[in-house]
Amino acid sequence: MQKQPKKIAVIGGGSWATANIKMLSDNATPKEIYWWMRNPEAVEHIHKFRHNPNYLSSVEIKVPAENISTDIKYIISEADMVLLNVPAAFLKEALKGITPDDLRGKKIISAIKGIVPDENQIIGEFLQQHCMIPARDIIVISGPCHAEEVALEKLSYLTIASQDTELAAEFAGMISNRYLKTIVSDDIYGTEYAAVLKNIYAIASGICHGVGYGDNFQAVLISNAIKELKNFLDAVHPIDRDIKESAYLGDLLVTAYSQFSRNRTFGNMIGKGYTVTSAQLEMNMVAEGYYAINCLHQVNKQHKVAMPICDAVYSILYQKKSPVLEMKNLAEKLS
Ligand SMILES: NC(=O)C1=CN([C@@H]2O[C@H](COP(=O)(O)OP(=O)(O)OC[C@H]3O[C@@H](n4cnc5c(N)ncnc54)[C@H](OP(=O)(O)O)[C@@H]3O)[C@@H](O)[C@H]2O)C=CC1
Ligand SMILES: O=C(CO)COP(=O)(O)O
Repeated sequence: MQKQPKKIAVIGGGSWATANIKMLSDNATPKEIYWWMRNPEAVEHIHKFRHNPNYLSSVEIKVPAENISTDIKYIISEADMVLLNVPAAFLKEALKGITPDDLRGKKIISAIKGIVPDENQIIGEFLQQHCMIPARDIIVISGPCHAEEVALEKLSYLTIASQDTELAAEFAGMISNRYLKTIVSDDIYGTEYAAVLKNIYAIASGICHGVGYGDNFQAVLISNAIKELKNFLDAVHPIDRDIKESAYLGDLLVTAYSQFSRNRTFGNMIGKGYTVTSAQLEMNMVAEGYYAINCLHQVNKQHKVAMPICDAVYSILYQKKSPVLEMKNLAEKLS
């Protein structure tokens, strides 16, 4: 008997959601794609012109107009697989009105690199505890991949992680394409936490640049960041992992160095003296690391891992400490 094409719903209307729509559309496996976003004007624009007006507007949207809607319940009800792609800070708001029954039996994929505020949980934990999704039905997408380069069809790699590696491989087969390679992993916790932390380190990298440090210092900062990241992952989820793999080191490098990084851009503005609010207003996009460091600060109270770089970012963003002085103090602790 011929297999029915999978139905996949993408939840979120930003750059990465738009890139995910493109990657799924450019993959040859037959599938039906559905798309939810909160902004009705954007939906109307896509219906008429087949481009997202606000993010990656060069990308042609090939999803049928009737499958794109602001009605999240409808979009989720149509799908076998739900790909979440709203910044973690707004996930609860986006899923308001969605019950565990609405998600029952569906595979849930998170392309989010953040922690849910108040809960202080990575997305996999949140889905299990609040949405009653069994761990084996959860997939995480991560790796060094900027939406802007997907739009340009530049060769990129994503790590697809799940406890059920057959499921991860099935999803990898639905998204890989001529410019997108995939790597399957079973390290769902390590993959998620690495993605959260690299955003914080990219903010640190941007702050250092903003206050005037150069490439020499940056290299030392990022070398120390990967050690800090490894120590944290080993404390939270100790398994035998190679920290040099692209889901860990690769994602840290792209975010800390790329011109496209939201987190680095935000950090650079903070280093140059912008307030948090003015930096956020200046950017049309969301720097996840700003929300994540507050949550991580709480999470690490249990684990007590020495994290001087994260501590410096927390002090600057949440205790209004001087970026110049905090980075000077941090520099004394790096090796
Ligand atoms: N961009 C990238 O290259 C990558 C991003 N990611 C991750 O993807 C996730 C989404 O990020 P990304 O697509 O970059 O986001 P963008 O910065 O491109 O877009 C922001 C998104 O957040 C929504 N949003 C902003 N404010 C609110 C609010 N108050 N309430 C609800 N929604 C809001 C916006 O909706 P609206 O337009 O309606 O305001 C928009 O959909 C993040 O976790 C990020 O870390 C992961 C890999 C790569
Ligand atoms: O996660 C990302 C790329 O892998 C996107 O985050 P940044 O935009 O901060 O780099």
